[in-house]
Amino acid sequence: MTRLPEPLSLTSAAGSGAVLSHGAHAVSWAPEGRDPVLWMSSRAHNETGRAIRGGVPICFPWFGPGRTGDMEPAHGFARTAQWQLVEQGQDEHGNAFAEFTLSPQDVAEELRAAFPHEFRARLRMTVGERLRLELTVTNTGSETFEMEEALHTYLHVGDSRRISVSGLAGASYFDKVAKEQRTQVGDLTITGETDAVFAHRGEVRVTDPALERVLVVSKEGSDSTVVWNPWADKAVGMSDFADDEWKTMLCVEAGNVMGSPVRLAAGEAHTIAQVIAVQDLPAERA
Ligand SMILES: O=P(O)(O)OC[C@H]1O[C@@H](O)[C@H](O)[C@@H](O)[C@@H]1O
Repeated sequence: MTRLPEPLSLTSAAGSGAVLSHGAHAVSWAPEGRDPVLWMSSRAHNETGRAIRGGVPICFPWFGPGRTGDMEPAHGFARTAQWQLVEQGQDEHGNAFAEFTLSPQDVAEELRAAFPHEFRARLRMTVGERLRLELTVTNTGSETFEMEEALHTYLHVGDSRRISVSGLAGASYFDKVAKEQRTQVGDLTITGETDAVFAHRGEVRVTDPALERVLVVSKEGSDSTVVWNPWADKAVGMSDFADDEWKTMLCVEAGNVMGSPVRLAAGEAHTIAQVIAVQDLPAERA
């Protein structure tokens, strides 16, 4: 394993960020004059072949251990593969962007065996006042396949114990901690280990009184929203996570996972996107 090169900087007048070809992994983003929005572990690995704890890992073509429950590596091979940078520049709105692609040839043969399909994945990161991440997967083979995918976004929050997450009320979710199906009542707060896969299509708002801001997370082409915070005990057990860093992060992931995989016939393409914006905390919540 070798150390990863410096990420590619994406700078626009309204915001800036950075992305690695390793995993087409967004490692930072903030609108101009704002605190960082993406969280990065102080102990994140920085080597080829290893997943990075923070930013936005791309989970593909399976999520977690996959739908069979035994697939490796966790969250698929895309996040540890070397993607190809195909384009970078400024769009018509003055935002900076970079685009990467991944094909089976970019993936080590032993990892690819679990997903023996022809595909082309394209990740476009657009940076400005908002962050937009767009993943398009095309079935370039001759047979239909099913895949899972997620934009596994780590958000930086002031204190995870004080945030509230709105937009999920009434959604059915699989609680991966309790291992049971539940329905969300009201806003979500973090009071212990949280690992939940919601059947959910809309927007999520993370209200953060400590940083006096609201993170608005919207998405397209996604039937699952995953919310994850490991809390104290699990954080201690992870070598790439400092013991108390669970207090400053929350994952809000846009995906198509578990009971909602994407089925692609030969020649078909599917796009999932996540967009993040920052707003000031409304005065009554401060
Ligand atoms: O440690 P990893 O493989 O990056 O995964 C982190 C977490 O990612 C979340 O998306 C999963 O729902 C959790 O179950 C998992 O623990």
